Amino acid sequence: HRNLSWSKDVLAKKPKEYWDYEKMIVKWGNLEDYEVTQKIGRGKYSEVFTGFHVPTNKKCVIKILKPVKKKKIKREIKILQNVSKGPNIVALLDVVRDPLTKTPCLIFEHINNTDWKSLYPKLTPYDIKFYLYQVLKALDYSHSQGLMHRDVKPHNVMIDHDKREVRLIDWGLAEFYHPLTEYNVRVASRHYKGPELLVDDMLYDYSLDMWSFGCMLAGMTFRKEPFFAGADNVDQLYKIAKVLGTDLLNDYLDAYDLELELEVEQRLGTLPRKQWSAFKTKDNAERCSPEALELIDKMLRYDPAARILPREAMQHAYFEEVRKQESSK
Ligand SMILES: CN1CCn2c1nc1c(Br)c(Br)c(Br)c(Br)c12
Ligand code: NA
Repeated sequence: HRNLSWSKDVLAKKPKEYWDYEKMIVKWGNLEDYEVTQKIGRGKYSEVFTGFHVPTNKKCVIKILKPVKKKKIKREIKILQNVSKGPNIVALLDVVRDPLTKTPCLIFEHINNTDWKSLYPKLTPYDIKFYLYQVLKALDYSHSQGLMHRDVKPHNVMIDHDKREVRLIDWGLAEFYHPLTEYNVRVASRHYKGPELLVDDMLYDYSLDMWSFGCMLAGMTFRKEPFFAGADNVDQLYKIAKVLGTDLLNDYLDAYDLELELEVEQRLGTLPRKQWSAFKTKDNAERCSPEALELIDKMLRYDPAARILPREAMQHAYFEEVRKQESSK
C-alpha cells in the first residue's frame, strides 16, 4: 500500500554529496564578524539572538546551537545550504563557531517577525490565505529537493506583516527522504504530530508536513490554536480520533498492517466522525468558507498517502484570489 510513486525518489537524481551530510566538511566563517544584541528565543536545541554583521552593520539572527552530536549539526547545515535559496525559506548567511567552546552558530537573515499569537487574531481571511500559500510554496520546494521539514507549526513560520513576508525556519528536525526508510517518530511538536508518528509508523514521508500544515490551517480557520490540543502523545491521538472518528483510524491501521498498543486502544474506545462544519462558531464564521472546510478535509487524513500535496493544495479553490493576485503582479 506504500505510495511508491518514483517522483518521490528525488535524491536518486542528486549527487551523493547533496544528501550524504556526514561526509560534509564545514567551512566555518569568522565569529568576530558578528555581535549579539538581544536574546529573542530559546529552544531544546538552541538559543536565538538578534545581532549584527560588524563589517556591514546588517541586522541578523544568530542561532547558537546547544551541544548535540556533530552529525545533527552537519545535517542542519547541509539541509539549510540545500533549501536556503528556496521560496519563503529563511536564508542561511553564515556558519561560525567559538574557537574555544567549538559551539556552532548559524547566522540567518533577520525577519521582523510578529509573534503569531498576537498576529493571527488580527488577520483577515485574505491575509490567512496569502500567508499559508507562501508556506505551501516553501513546503513544495523543500519536498521537491528531497527534504521533509518535520516541525511545521506557527512558531516556525516567521511573518513580517508590514512587508508581508513569510519565512519557514528551524530546519533542525528536517531530514532527507529516502523511499522505504524508517525514520524516528519522535519528531514535530506534539499538537502538530501526524497520526503516523502517534501509532509508531516509522515508514513516513513528506506527507507528514501536510498533516502539520493542515493543523495550522484548521487552527487559523476555526480560531482554535492548537486545533488538536493533546496533553500527551496518547491524548493527542485521542483528540484527533474525536474529530476523524475511530472507523477511519482502523481503516488506516489495517491498510498498513499497524497495531495500537492495548492501552491506547482502550483509551480511544469507539468514536464517531465529526463534520468539519461542527466547528463553525459566530466568532470564526467569516473564515469558515466551504472551500476552507473542503481543503482542511483533504489535508487532515489519517492515511498519509491520502493527503493532498502542497502543489495540489495551492491549486485549490480556497487560494483562487491569491493566485489571481500573484499572476496579476
Ligand atoms: C523565537 N524567535 C522569535 C523570532 N525568531 C525566533 N527564532 C528565530 C529564528 Br531561529 C530565525 Br532564523 C529568525 Br529569522 C527569527 Br526572526 C526568529
Ligand atoms: Na530563502
